[in-house]
Amino acid sequence: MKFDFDFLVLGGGSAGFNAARVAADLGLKTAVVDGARHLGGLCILRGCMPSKTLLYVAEVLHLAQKAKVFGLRIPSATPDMKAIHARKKKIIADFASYRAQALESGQFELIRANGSFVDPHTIELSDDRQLRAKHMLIATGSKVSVPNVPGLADTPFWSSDEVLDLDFVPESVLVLGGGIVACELAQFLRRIGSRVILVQRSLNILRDHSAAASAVVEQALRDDGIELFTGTHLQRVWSDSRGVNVEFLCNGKVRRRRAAHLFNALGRQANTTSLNLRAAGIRPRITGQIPTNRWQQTRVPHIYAAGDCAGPVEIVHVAIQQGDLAARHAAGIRKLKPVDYSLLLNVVFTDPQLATIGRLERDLERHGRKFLVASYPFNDHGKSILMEANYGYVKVIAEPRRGRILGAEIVGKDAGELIHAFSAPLAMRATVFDLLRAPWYHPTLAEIITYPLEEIAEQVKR
Ligand SMILES: Cc1cc2nc3c(=O)[nH]c(=O)nc-3n(C[C@H](O)[C@H](O)[C@H](O)COP(=O)(O)OP(=O)(O)OC[C@H]3O[C@@H](n4cnc5c(N)ncnc54)[C@H](O)[C@@H]3O)c2cc1C
Ligand SMILES: NC(=O)c1ccc[n+]([C@@H]2O[C@H](COP(=O)([O-])OP(=O)(O)OC[C@H]3O[C@@H](n4cnc5c(N)ncnc54)[C@H](O)[C@@H]3O)[C@@H](O)[C@H]2O)c1
Repeated sequence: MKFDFDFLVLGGGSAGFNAARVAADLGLKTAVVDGARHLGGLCILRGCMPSKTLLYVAEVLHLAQKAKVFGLRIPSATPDMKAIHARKKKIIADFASYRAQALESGQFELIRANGSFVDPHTIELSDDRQLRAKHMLIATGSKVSVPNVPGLADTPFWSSDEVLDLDFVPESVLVLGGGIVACELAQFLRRIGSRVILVQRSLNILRDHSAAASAVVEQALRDDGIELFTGTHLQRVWSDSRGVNVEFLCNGKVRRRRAAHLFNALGRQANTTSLNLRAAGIRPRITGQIPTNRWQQTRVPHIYAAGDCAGPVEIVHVAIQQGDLAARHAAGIRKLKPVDYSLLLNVVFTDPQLATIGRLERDLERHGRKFLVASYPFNDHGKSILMEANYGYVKVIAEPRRGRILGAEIVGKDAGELIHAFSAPLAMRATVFDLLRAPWYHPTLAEIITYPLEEIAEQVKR
């Protein structure tokens, strides 16, 4: 059979770009097919990078507004949304142009079109050409989902795309959902000066995290002035001349709230519906995600899937690892390690941040595994006290016999940075004793980690 390419990648985002780069390096004749008007993928254009640019601005603004606590006089710290927007656009344009250059560098062929399957080895492009490839990778990402909430589909709403592109301060915003996107951007909106109401279905915001950790973030959002409802059932959404309205059940009562704008943060879904997967012999899950084995192969072994369209998580470094793995496997390399989800690292960029790594209490209890746990609060730690960063705690979880570290949960200032103190130790299967032998500088936020480590070390010795 004659092929145009050894490895054809559908989608040039985080997963697809990295897979193509690795495949080309390994000598495969590679192409990336991407139909987007702007190259760069979700992370650069409408995900991680713009959101973290704006969240950092909101944090600086928040610190300036509470300057009095530090004995500073900053009479008025207010956002200049036109300037904030222009700065964000410039930063993102630079990142996107760098990525576009890499995609266009000639290391592999870049085809600016959308693709869908004709058969398991053939892709039809939106310009009507057909391409045949020996191996394929599906890396088409995700899209905003519009769940079946009565009225939602007929009511004008913003998704994260629009919130990340605001050049004015909205008077008020109703946020539907309490996941990562909802919490991060609700806090951004509140801190730039919007009145914000957040309506969450489950009893805790950030439902994938422990109740204790999400309670800390919830308190911080309430302290910022967000009106936050949990344990709700959304009944309907509608718009009228005065704005958008939501009706929901909360504690057995029907409640209504109105705001100028509606922000649908009810999740994302795999972007696979237009790919004609059936022609390739692939059956997606009901969520649209494509099932794969540990080498990212779909049930059709020469077709791989990676990133948001495959799951099980929607996190950039995992998308990159999956793409890398698929490319190596397609190149015939067999001494490979699958992605190790027991090391999963997760960061929520609210303030305080919430970061976790490895196996946590809920998961270990579910599997009947014994473990030791110890935690220490930031409001009793010198460096955080002098920084007025009193929310949250550090928690360490270890195996009881030797004290091998299984996981950690940090809620607090810069938790997303601090959690990396556990990345290498977890990957290297270190014990609490190994970590206690390492130097910890004083006074730093990071040295707080030594307190739960010491407590676990004592428990192991006993
Ligand atoms: C607001 C927000 C903030 C986020 N923040 C973070 C964060 O801080 N940290 C983190 O780890 N993750 C974050 N994420 C998640 C992260 O952005 C995604 O997990 C990641 O970008 C997914 O990469 P991907 O390669 O799977 O998909 P994408 O980057 O979406 O790439 C898919 C590509 O496929 C192309 N495509 C689609 N259909 C076709 C087709 N039929 N033919 C050809 N090409 C096609 C698209 O044009 C696109 O370029 C965030 C997400 C959002 C929405
Ligand atoms: N910091 C980060 O790493 C980061 C930041 C943003 C997004 N992301 C990734 O993007 C993905 C998408 O995030 P997200 O926040 O959009 O989705 P999500 O799935 O995390 O949250 C969706 C929220 O909507 C609620 N919901 C869904 N359907 C509902 C319904 N019918 N009625 C009421 N509530 C409903 C859920 O309970 C949940 O609170 C995440 O998986 C995350 O990994 C990561």
